[in-house]
Amino acid sequence: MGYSPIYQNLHVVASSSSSSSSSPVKNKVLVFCMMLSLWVYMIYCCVGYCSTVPGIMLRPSHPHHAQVGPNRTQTRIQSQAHGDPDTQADPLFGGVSSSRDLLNNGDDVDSRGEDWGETRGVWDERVPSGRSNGSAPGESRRLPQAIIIGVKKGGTRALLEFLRVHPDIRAVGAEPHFFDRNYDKGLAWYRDLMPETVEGQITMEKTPSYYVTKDVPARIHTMSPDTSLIVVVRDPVTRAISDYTQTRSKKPDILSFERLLFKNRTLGLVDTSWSAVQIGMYAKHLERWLLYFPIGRLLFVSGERLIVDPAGEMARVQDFLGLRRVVTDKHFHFNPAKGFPCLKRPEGNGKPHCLGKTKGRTHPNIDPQVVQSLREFYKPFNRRFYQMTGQDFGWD
Ligand SMILES: Nc1ncnc2c1ncn2[C@@H]1O[C@H](COP(=O)(O)OS(=O)(=O)O)[C@@H](OP(=O)(O)O)[C@H]1O
Repeated sequence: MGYSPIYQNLHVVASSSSSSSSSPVKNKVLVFCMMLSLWVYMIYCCVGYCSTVPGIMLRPSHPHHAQVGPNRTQTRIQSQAHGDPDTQADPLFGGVSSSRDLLNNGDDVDSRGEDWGETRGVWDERVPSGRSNGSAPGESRRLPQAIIIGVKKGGTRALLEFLRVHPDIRAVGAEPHFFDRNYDKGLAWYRDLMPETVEGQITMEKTPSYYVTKDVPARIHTMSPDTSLIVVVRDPVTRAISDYTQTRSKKPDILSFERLLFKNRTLGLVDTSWSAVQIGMYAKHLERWLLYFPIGRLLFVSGERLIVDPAGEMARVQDFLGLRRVVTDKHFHFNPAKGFPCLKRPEGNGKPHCLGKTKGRTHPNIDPQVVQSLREFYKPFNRRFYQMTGQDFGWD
């Protein structure tokens, strides 16, 4: 049984009252003791110790890790000695400044797992995710062995929901933002957010801002260098417009895309401090990850292919995670009205389930010349990204 100060104090009070006569002074002492006990207990609860605190599991050992992904043998750790990649001179990135606004501003509706409630249980009605009062035998909460680290507006929610169909995956719905915003809460806090799993299942989460946040690669590496990292990437131009569309849906008064995009429109000078632009400089962010993880620890999923060939991309993801290919063509139904694949219900009952209205917003019309300038801006970054990943995403 866990330690309970109220139990201890009541025990003391009870034994003292039974062994003594009831003088007014003793009665006052008794009342004082009881009040004190109540206060101690309330403070105890306020700091979160009313329930048992789980121990920290720093290095989850999982059979999954014995087989996942290529290049598993060596983990290249190049520590801070290499310096901060953001501040190093780079001919391509030219000393990119810090982000003007959106990188970590928490404005993404998806942080709260908006679509989670709608999608949960579509195929997955076996094990409840999230907190539960009791654990079934063999179930426990584990730190994630695989994380979808980005990118914002890449298609991360769709990927997570597709993965949740797999019986060997359990994922937390909302974005925990542990490694960027909640790191001081500690790994025990993080682990407690995770759904319960049995041996052999993979625990996952997605927080798209991880990919672009400076301290995150080192922090995930400290948790486990064997973490499998998945990045959903999308044409950086459409991604930027999607990002802008999301912001505008919440702040309709913001400046136009064009006004935010250029430092100097006449010179065609793009403002790289605007996060909507900065996030799409994928190669720059990847360099930081490669200081801590070998390229084989990362899987790059095409956001475009996830829409036109979800089963194909899912096959790659399942292979990367060392899973059986359970999620296949038969799980998807393309909804022409939405323009997206949706998940069929188990046993074909009812309408296929599509993500909510925060996905697939109508993008504003942007002057084609402006779009072209942005496309030109991204070209060298894209080329470098294709080289680094060995994949041509066909954005140019
Ligand atoms: N199957 C399916 N259903 C709906 N939407 C889909 C799907 N697959 C990919 N997408 C694209 O996902 C884009 C949103 O990306 P994210 O989920 O990563 O956004 S967020 O960063 O979590 O807010 C979202 O971007 P927008 O179309 O710009 O809204 C979609 O294009």
